[in-house]
Amino acid sequence: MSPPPSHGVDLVVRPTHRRAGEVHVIVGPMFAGKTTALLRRVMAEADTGRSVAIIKSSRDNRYATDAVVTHDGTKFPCWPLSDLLSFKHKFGADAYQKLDVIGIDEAQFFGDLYDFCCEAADLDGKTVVVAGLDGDYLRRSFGSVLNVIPLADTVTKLTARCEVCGNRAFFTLRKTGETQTELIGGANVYMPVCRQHYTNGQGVSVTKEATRIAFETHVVQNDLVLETAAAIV
Ligand SMILES: Nc1ncnc2c1ncn2[C@@H]1O[C@H](COP(=O)(O)OP(=O)(O)O)[C@@H](O)[C@H]1O
Ligand SMILES: Cc1cn([C@H]2C[C@H](O)[C@@H](COP(=O)(O)O)O2)c(=O)[nH]c1=O
Repeated sequence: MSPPPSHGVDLVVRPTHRRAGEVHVIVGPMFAGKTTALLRRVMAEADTGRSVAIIKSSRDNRYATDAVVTHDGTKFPCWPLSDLLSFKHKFGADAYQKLDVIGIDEAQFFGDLYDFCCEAADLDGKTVVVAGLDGDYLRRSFGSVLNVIPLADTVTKLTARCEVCGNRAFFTLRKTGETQTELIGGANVYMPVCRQHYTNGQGVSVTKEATRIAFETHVVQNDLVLETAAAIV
C-alpha cells in the first residue's frame, strides 16, 4: 500500500526510538542539592547501560568550565553551552541519535529550554533531566524553568537549610547590593533561607535601598538648594 499523499506538508521521518521521551524537572533554591540530584539521576541511568550527556550554561564558570560541580565538590564532565538548540549539531548527529539521557544544569540560563525539551523528549525520545532555580533572589520566576513544568513527567522541589536558623530553606537571599537578575556566585554572594529569614533579610536590603534612595534624593535636593541659592546670589 502506498503512503497517503502529504498534501504539500513535509513529513519529517524521525528514527523510531526504543523508549518514549521523558522530562524530569528538579528545582529549588541554591544549595538545595539540585546538581547533586541531577548527577545521581543521570549516573543511575548510565549504570543501567543508557548513554548519557550533561549540558550546563557556559555562563556559570564558578568551579570549572567543562564540568558540572556541586557545592561540595562532586564533578562530572559536561558540555558548557550558551544555548541548547546547538547541542545536537555540536554533539554530532550520529552520537546524538545514540544518546538516551540529557541532563541540563543551571537551566535558568537557557532561553531555548522549552523548545529544546519539546524536541528532545517529544520528537527524539530522549529522557531530559532539567535542574535549575525556579526563582531568582527576588523570588521571581527565573528564565524558562517554570515554563517546562507543563512538559514534565515529574517535578521535584528540593529545599536547603536556612543559614540563619537551620529550618528548611525555600528561597535564595542575595547578600550583596547588586540588583541585576543574573549574578554568578556561590556562598560569597548567596545564602539559602526560610520564609522568615528571607523576609527579614529582604527587610535589611530594602532598608539599605531606602537609605540609598533617601541619601541620593537628599544630595540631589541639596544640590538643587545650592544651585537655587547660587542663582539668587
Ligand atoms: N549554605 C551553604 N553554603 C555552601 N555549601 C552548602 C550550603 N548548604 C549546603 N551546602 C552544600 O551544598 C551541597 C549541595 O550542592 P549542589 O547539589 O551543588 O546544590 P544546588 O545545585 O542546589 O545549588 C550540599 O550537599 C551541601 O554539602
Ligand atoms: C538566586 C540567583 C542566582 N543566580 C546564579 C548564582 C549561581 O551562579 C547560579 C545558581 O547556582 P546553583 O547551582 O543553584 O547553586 O545562579 C543568579 O544569577 N541570580 C539569582 O537571582
